[in-house]
Amino acid sequence: MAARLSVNVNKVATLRNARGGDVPSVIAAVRTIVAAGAPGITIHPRADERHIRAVDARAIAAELAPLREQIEFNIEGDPRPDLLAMVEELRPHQCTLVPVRPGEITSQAGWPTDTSRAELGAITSRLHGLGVRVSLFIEADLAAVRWARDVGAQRIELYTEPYAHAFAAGRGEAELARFAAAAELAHDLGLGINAGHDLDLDNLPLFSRLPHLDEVSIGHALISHALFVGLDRAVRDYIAVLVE
Ligand SMILES: CC(=O)[C@@H](O)[C@H](O)COP(=O)(O)O
Ligand SMILES: NCC(=O)COP(=O)(O)O
Repeated sequence: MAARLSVNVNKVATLRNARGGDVPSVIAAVRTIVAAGAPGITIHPRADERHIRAVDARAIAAELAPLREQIEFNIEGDPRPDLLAMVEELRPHQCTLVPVRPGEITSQAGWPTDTSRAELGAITSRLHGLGVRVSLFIEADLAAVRWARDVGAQRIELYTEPYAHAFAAGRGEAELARFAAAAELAHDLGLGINAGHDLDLDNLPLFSRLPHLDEVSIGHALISHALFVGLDRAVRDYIAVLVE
């Protein structure tokens, strides 16, 4: 079964915030993305609200509520109090817990495996108890997969910047094999498998061959592509790769 596409709309909010008004509208973008056939929407609201704001998260949740059986909502972020409160209030299908380093331009690593299993496990258990699937953003290595299982996650999200970098350097097949080993272990341990960061139309065809891949979340490259071909076409271009 083809992996599901979850479109990250952070960068629509980045452009909107550049002028301080409501153009482009994040909700109009969500509507276009859903109408184009994407089965998921992702946001990563950061503490500094550089792009997605709490008001956006609420508006997206309200927009997707009538479509809950067809469209998945995924909220990504570090387990800071306001983000956990947002997840508790909005009850998305999935919360992807991501380590965030102060001042980072974007995500740059998965959870270190020396992160407290007890502390993150308690958060994971609470969110799962609310009916929210929890995914943990990790490196594609076996120790990280085992750590995610020990924490109690239902899914992992493989951090794919290393794959994107390797692909650009002509080493995509070798790197995909490393990711595939992590995916096979995760599958054997009963974990679902998501992936994201720096995936694009060039490197996604090869990556989509990853075994047991449930979902890819893609934002920066897709929204950038949309600047040239339009958002509807951009979404359809990415879906076409996943169903090949
Ligand atoms: C976890 C991940 O890779 C994305 O959610 C990324 O962090 C997007 O954040 P920015 O849109 O702020 O780069
Ligand atoms: N989890 C990855 C994501 O949501 C989007 O990452 P990117 O495609 O903007 O790099």
